[in-house]
Amino acid sequence: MPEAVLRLENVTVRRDGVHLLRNVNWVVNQGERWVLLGPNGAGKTTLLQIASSRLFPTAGEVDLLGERMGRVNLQDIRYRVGVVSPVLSDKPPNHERVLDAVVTAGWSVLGRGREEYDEVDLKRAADLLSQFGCRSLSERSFGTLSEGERKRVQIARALMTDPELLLLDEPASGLDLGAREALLRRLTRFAADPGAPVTVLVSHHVEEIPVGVTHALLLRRGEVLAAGPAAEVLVSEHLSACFGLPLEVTAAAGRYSARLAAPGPRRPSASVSA
Ligand SMILES: Nc1ncnc2c1ncn2[C@@H]1O[C@H](COP(=O)(O)OP(=O)(O)OP(=O)(O)O)[C@@H](O)[C@H]1O
Repeated sequence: MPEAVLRLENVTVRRDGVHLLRNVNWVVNQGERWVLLGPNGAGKTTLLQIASSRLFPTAGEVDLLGERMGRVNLQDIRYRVGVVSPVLSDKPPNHERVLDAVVTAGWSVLGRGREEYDEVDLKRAADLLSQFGCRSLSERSFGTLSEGERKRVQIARALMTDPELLLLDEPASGLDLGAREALLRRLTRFAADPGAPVTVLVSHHVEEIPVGVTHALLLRRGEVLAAGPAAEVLVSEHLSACFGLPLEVTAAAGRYSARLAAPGPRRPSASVSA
């Protein structure tokens, strides 16, 4: 049986009488690359908060990296999860040198102080920047980077501690076409690396799913609508139900696209006899 990295059993989150998540069951195993899709307000960020051990469910059980939430000190598992999210992770300061923005993750700090880093750490940070096509930016300050470059540097930072689970919250949002494709190309290579951690990527758009995603979970109004192998879940029927409109989903060479389904042929109107 594959080893579960994350297991949610009947997880419910309620706030002020509102269900943010309702009876969510989800198992993420070693070696898998997941995409989590759903419309605005579906509960994706709430689910990521649970997966990153930042939120405790109102009901249900969560096992993260082999530990039952509620029975362990969350600080002990939190550093084993890498998070890139505008909501859940902090942005490096604008004046921070890019190499420092990555290497400081080893000390869980933002903004390099007087701490000394080993050569091995500096080399790891430089290698991660290379992996995400940002090596030449090492000496720049973070605030001078384009949005696409910042996203890639933040992923390198999240990987610095060698996490066992990587959570990417809408990494391609706000990027222009070129920056999106550059990011997806890097994520595709990353997905193909057997040494890369288990990944969960959140998105609103199937066009932002990198090649190599193995599984998909669709959320709607806090409930799981479909979950399983990507090719079975990312289909017109499920995505139409998830987003509440008729969609035509196509897949080509591992990439997906969706558009509004063409209306069916009009039925001839009944002839009216006088
Ligand atoms: N404290 C709260 N009390 C009541 N409702 C809340 C609270 N926090 C979040 N919500 C609601 O829960 C729902 C799920 O929020 P969440 O941020 O998880 O959705 P999401 O899928 O990440 O949305 P988006 O794609 O817009 O970022 C939203 O409708 C939100 O308004």
